Amino acid sequence: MTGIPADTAHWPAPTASGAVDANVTVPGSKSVTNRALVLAALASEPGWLRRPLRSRDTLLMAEALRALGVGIEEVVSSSASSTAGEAWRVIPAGLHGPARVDVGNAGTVMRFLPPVAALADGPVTFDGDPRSHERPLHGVIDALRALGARIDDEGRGALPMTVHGSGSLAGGRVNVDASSSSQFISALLLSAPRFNQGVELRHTGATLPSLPHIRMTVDMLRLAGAKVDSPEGGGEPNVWRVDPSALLGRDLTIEPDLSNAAPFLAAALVTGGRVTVPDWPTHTTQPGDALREIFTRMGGKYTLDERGLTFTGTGRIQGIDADLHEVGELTPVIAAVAALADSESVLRGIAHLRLHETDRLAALAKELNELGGDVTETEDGLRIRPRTLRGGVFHTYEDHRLATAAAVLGLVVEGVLVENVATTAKTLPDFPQLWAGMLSRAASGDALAEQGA
Ligand SMILES: O=C(O)C1=C[C@@H](OP(=O)(O)O)[C@@H](O)[C@H](O)C1
Ligand SMILES: C=C(OP(=O)(O)O)C(=O)O
Repeated sequence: MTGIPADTAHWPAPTASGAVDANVTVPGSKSVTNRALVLAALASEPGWLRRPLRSRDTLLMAEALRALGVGIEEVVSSSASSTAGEAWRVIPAGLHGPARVDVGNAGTVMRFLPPVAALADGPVTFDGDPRSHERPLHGVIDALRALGARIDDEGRGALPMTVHGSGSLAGGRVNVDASSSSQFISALLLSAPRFNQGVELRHTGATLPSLPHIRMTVDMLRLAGAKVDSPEGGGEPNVWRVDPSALLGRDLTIEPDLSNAAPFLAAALVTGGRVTVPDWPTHTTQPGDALREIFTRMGGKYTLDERGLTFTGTGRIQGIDADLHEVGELTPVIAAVAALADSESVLRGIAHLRLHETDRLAALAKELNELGGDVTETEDGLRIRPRTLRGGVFHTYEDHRLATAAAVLGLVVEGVLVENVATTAKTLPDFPQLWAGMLSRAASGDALAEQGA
């Protein structure tokens, strides 16, 4: 025996028998779905989410809102062959405590819901996976207290905690240091139309990660009828203002999750193949849209047309020096591609990833090095020197993006065993099936066959 565990907890990542050539329908965006759920729950009339992501993070969000009294109904298409008709109808109602919220390890749930809970008329307790106790929440807790909320966190500044909702929140001016997570800002802005005075929020930290996600929050608030001033609209730097107002119930079709498209596009790059992701939006605030440019710099090319985004590998993978501060969640898959490149890569601006689902910088360095890689952590990122890699167990630390990154390596490295591939269900249920479907097209030569539709 090789010492490689043979249990089912280790998923043998399939190798590609040739260049992949597939059409991959990627499920809906986690970030858009969870914002849409919160905004619909706070609206003054019912709304629809079409093609929502149904994954651990979004089901936790829906369950938590239901616990607060919001109606969320599943509407499934009568056509068994299509998932396109699946929708959630959200029926807002008075927000009630007592209630319990399980946040799992979802940053969006643990940060976006405490402001909603402050509007409820009773206590709402928050708890989640052990890692949720370690992820930063102080920005939300301190700001809510400053805006008038009563929160009992026994001085932790983190979960578990109870928000003692009193039915309304004063709102007003508040300072927040969101250098550890942009979600502090998104959280406060999303509920702010329902605060008595709205909010004037000033970010006081030296850096601010994941700006596209804050733009997504502002765009979606405006779409729901809120009046928002943001720095990018010519407003004061680092200041966002939201007026108090009613929110509209919208009928929203959720975009595919472009960050979850990353492993599939990477498959085209590392196998010198071709992958099309249908319904790629022409205008979007999703950070995953940056993959077009990043993977082009790494050696591929793309077309964006009515079929979607088609990414083609050229057989060459180049290293990259990239600041990923705005698009941090793309890091694990980019690091995997970089480990297979023909030159060194430096990934910068991502120190805050140490506080994500796991310490992503430490985990990527350790796991890539255990397969024979040469990766060092820098103060704010990773330096990756490509080496010939070998198979072995790739530990995933309950981090969905570590698992999908490992699958990319497995395409070209024999014997990669992905620990707990089921952790991909956080945002991408059925990942192993989608991956196998993409590869079966490569094996059968069934070019661009439609998958999952
Ligand atoms: O608001 C959002 O939907 C997200 C914001 C980002 O968080 P951070 O700013 O904490 O990195 C991102 O990494 C996360 O996956 C999703
Ligand atoms: C950081 C991530 O998630 P979360 O919403 O839990 O912060 C992620 O999905 O990469």
